[in-house]
This record gives sequence, C-alpha cells and structure tokens, in this order.
Amino acid sequence: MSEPRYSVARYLSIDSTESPTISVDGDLVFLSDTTGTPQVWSLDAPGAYPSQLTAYDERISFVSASPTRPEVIFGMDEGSNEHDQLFRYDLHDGAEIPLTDDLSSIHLWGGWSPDGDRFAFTANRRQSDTFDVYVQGRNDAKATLVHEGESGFLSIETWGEPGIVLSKAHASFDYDLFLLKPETGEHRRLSDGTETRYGNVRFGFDDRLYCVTNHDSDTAGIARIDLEDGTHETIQAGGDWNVEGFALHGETGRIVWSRNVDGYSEVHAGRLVDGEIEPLEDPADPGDPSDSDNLDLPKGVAYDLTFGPDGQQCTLSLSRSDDPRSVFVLDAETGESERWTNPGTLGVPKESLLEPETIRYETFDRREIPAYWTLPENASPGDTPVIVDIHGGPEHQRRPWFFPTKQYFLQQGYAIFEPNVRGSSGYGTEYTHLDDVEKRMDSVADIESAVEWLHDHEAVDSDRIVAYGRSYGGFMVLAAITEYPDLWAAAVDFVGIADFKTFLENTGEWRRSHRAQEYGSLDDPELLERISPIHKADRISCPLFIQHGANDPRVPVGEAEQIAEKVRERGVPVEICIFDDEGHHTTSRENLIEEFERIGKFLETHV
Ligand SMILES: CSCC[C@H](NC=O)C(=O)N[C@@H](C)C(=O)N[C@@H](CO)C(=O)O
Repeated sequence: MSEPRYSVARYLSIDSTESPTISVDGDLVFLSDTTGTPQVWSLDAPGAYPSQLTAYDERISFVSASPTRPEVIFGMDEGSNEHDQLFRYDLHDGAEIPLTDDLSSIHLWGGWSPDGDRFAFTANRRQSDTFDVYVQGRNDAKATLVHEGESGFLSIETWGEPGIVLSKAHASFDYDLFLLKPETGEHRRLSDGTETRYGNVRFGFDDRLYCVTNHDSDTAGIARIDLEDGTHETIQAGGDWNVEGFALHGETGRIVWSRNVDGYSEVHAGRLVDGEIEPLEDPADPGDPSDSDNLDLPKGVAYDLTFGPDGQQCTLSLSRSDDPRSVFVLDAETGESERWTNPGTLGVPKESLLEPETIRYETFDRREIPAYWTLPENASPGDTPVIVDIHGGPEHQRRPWFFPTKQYFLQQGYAIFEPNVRGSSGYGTEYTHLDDVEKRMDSVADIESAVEWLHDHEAVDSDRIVAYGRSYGGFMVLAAITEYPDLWAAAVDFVGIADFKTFLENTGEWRRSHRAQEYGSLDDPELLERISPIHKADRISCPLFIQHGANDPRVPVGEAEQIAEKVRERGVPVEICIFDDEGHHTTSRENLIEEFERIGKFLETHV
C-alpha cells in the first residue's frame, strides 16, 4: 500500500461552498463549512475575502435571501436530526431572530411571499406523520396554519402572486402539485393524477407556472402548466437525458437551465419569449444562437441555479472531481461566468485529484449498467485493491463531483468503482423502477456483475475488493456480503438498512408510506424478510465496519446495532462507530475525521 502523503483529515478539511443566494444589495450569500459545519457567509465581489455571518456548532441546511429586504432566512437542526428550525438574519446589522422554536417538529422551508413580508413552510407540528402548511409574518413570532395536509410528505415549491404551489410526494417518482391561496385556503390540484415527478417549480412572466417534470416522457424536461386547466406543455425536452434544474427570472424572462448528461451538467442560458426558450446569442457571432458549450463553465456537476433580484446575475454551485464545491456567477445576458469562491485543496496538488472514467458493464440480464471507474496513480497489475462504493437513495445518482474521502483512498492506492445500479436516478424513469419492491435483489445482482467486471481487469487484485456504501447503499453492502459472501475482503456500511421490517416500523412515521412504495409494505412480511440481510447474517464472512448516528430519523440506529450483534456472535471482526450527536449524515468535520481515520485503519488491517 503506497504511503499516504496527505492525511484523511487534510482531505476532509477541504472546504465546500454552495447553496448561493443573492441579496437585494447584490451580495452573494452562501454556505461554507470552513468552521467544521456549514455556516452562512457572504461575499461582495468575486474572490474577495468572505465574511462569516453565523458561528454555530450545528449545521445550517439552507439559506434564502428576501426578494425585497437585505435579510435572509436559514434553517438549522440539532445533532443532524433533520428537525430544522428557522431563523431570520439581518444582513445590515447582523441581528438573528428565531422564527420557530418547536424542536420536536420538522420545518421544511417553502419560500418568501412576493413582497417579502411573509414566508411559508410546512411542518409536522399538529401530527408527527403529517405536514401542514404555515404562513408567518417576517416580524411575527407565531405562524398561521393555512392548510392541513394528509399523512406523509408535503412541501412548498414556490410562492407567487397566484398563490403557493404545494408538492405532495407519494413516492420518489409520483407527485401531485396543488395551488393554495393562503388568504382563503382555496386548494386545488394542478397535476393530472398520472405517476409523474415534479421539481424546480417556478412562476414565470404573467404568472405562468414552469417546472422540471417527466410528465408523458421517460426523461425530464421543462414544462409549463396552465393554472386554469392544468394542461402541461413541454417547452424544453430532455431528449436522451434529464433536465435537472433551471433558474427563471419572472420579470425579464431570463432562464438558465442544465441537463444531466451521463452525470455531467450541460448548462444553457436564454430567454423565455412567448413561452419558448430563445438561446442566448453567441457573442462571437451575433444572431447565431449559442449552445451549452459556449458557457465557459468547468465540466462538472452544476446545481443550485438561482437568479438575483434584478435578473442580471444567475448564481450556481459547481463541483468536479478535482474541484471542491464552488460558487460561480453567470452574466445572464452574455453567458459569461465568473468564479466567486475558490475553496482550494489545502495544498493537495489539484493534479493529484483524479477524474473517473465513465464505463458501462453488462449485468445478469444483459442490461448495461453505468459506473465511474478511477484507478490510482501507478496502479500495479494484479495488485490494486478496489472499493466498490454504492450510493444511497436508491433514487439517487453518483456523479463526478469532488469527494474528499474518494480522493484520499485513491491516494492510498485503492481503485474506486462507483456503480449507478438499476433504480438509480439520472437514466430515465423506467430505469429507476427496475429495483422496485419485489425486484430489489436484481440491483444486488448488478453488484455481483460489477465484481465480475473487476475480476477481468488487469490491475485489480480480486482478493482485495471492498463493499462500501451509505444509507440505501449500506443496505446494498449488507445484501452483497450475504448474497455473495466470497467476493469481499471487507465491508463498510454507513447508516444502512439491515431489516426492512424494523426499518419501516421505526423510520419517521411521516416517511413510512413513501418508503414503502420503494421497498414494500409492512403488510407483506414475506417479501420484507426475503430482501432483508439480517436474516442471512450467518453467511457474512468478511470483516465489517458499521457507522451510524443516534439521531438518524430516516434509518434508525437500531439497524446498525442489530447487524453488528448478529455478526459479532459469529466471531467475524466487526467495528461499530456510532455518534451520539449525529444523524443520517455525519455533519461535523471533527466526527468525520474520527470516522474516516478509523475506517482507514480498519481497511489497512483487513484488506
Ligand atoms: C419529499 S421526498 C423525501 C424523500 C426522503 N427524504 C427524507 O426522508 C427520502 O426517502 N430520501 C431517500 C434518499 C432516503 O432517505 N432513502 C433511504 C436512505 O438512503 C431510506 O431511508 O429509505
């Protein structure tokens, strides 16, 4: 194993800057984890020295600038328990005003009223399994309940002159949209009841509604929804790939949108004219519409597209394998971009941060599974250990963004294999459903096929392959080492599901029905038993590292405790790392460093 030149603490101390928003004064406000947890910072010019605005130990989850005043609202939870409270921050005098104080409830940020006098959110205050809609004056201590939801998730997409748009998530690809008039409580459905995913909902010029949706398509595009009759009209199709987001400035009609092309973002800019997108003119050739390639953004993953109040600037977050999460600002008229934050790599040479190769491997049913494959420098034939890193969700997608621990393991001589197995998002709606309910173990079989691909690779040491994954990916690790126990030298399970029955019984009650759509219902115990690794723990033979957070509201910590006990009973090496002040994500840098120093030692011992 090559001697590590940089500690894992060094990689984990590389800052992330993201979630940008532009204040009425034109200041950029964003989140940075420089102090060890994401806090609110501001910048008044690109590359200037940023100003830290908040200094909590707890993580801040979002920040949103008022459309009319020099102030923002941010959300913060405790111990990573996802029970966010809301706070207002005055950008001129630094005053911080708590807006909610119901610590037992989750507050999901919705948005500001168009005049900035009020804001809206959903919360499960009334019933823990149900989110209701609340409106609160920016100076008021109390909120008004304006709509009672039904059991399960309910969130706010946007607030415009016509009203508040609500999103009811029945499942990851089955949403309904509603329009709520907060003054009267009038509430009517805008969606047509088909199994459709909606996101990024925004009011445009003359209050027409725009969104990202896969309505009537296998991939997502930008559509306009008629508020009167609910007709959906696609104004920008995704084609072979999904449109992933857009920013739209109502008054000017300026639009910046991006497409997820095999994991990489392709960013476009233009203007809505008569409801159609007119691409920006190519500065070099006036009259000739430019295309995405004319936007001189680094090739990576773009997200958080957001216009400033005047529509002249559009800010976004962007990350690449060799570029930590940074904030850029686009000139919406010319398409020219400027980097506003540059977190740097703490002296780790950028050329040592490795880009993946995008590959596809054939799986058991001859389907092609996309994956990212990264070999370490100077990988010696037949002597390279591999970490198979399986993402969570499952309706998520691994993409080529900056991953500090991935770069650390690469520098230590591991190759990294990141499959987007069936059920992953990013490859069309049909692909996301290939692992649903009774098809669960097909995605685990995709992992076996991945290892077969690795066995055929000249660099790989087949006896030193590690199963590694977070959340749903942690389930995939436990499933892989029970279904195919001979393939693995070791395994690392972060906040994984071990038993779908206890998971569904103990997960947050507001999310149970949503997750049952993906995994199966408690009414089908035979299915849940068939797909739960806990019942095959006697097949586990490789050393297992388990990490969890005691405050996890999604995958209860009991999932970690029960699998650890089962495996330990058999005398197989098990190490468990549970943080009392963390939840589904380890959010403090101090804990992350402890976690990964322990994982590094565990892998050194067993691989
Ligand atoms: C408005 S949709 C909310 C989706 C929900 N988010 C928080 O609970 C969710 O299920 N997210 C999945 C990515 C998720 O948490 N999946 C696993 C864990 O990886 C699970 O708990 O089922």
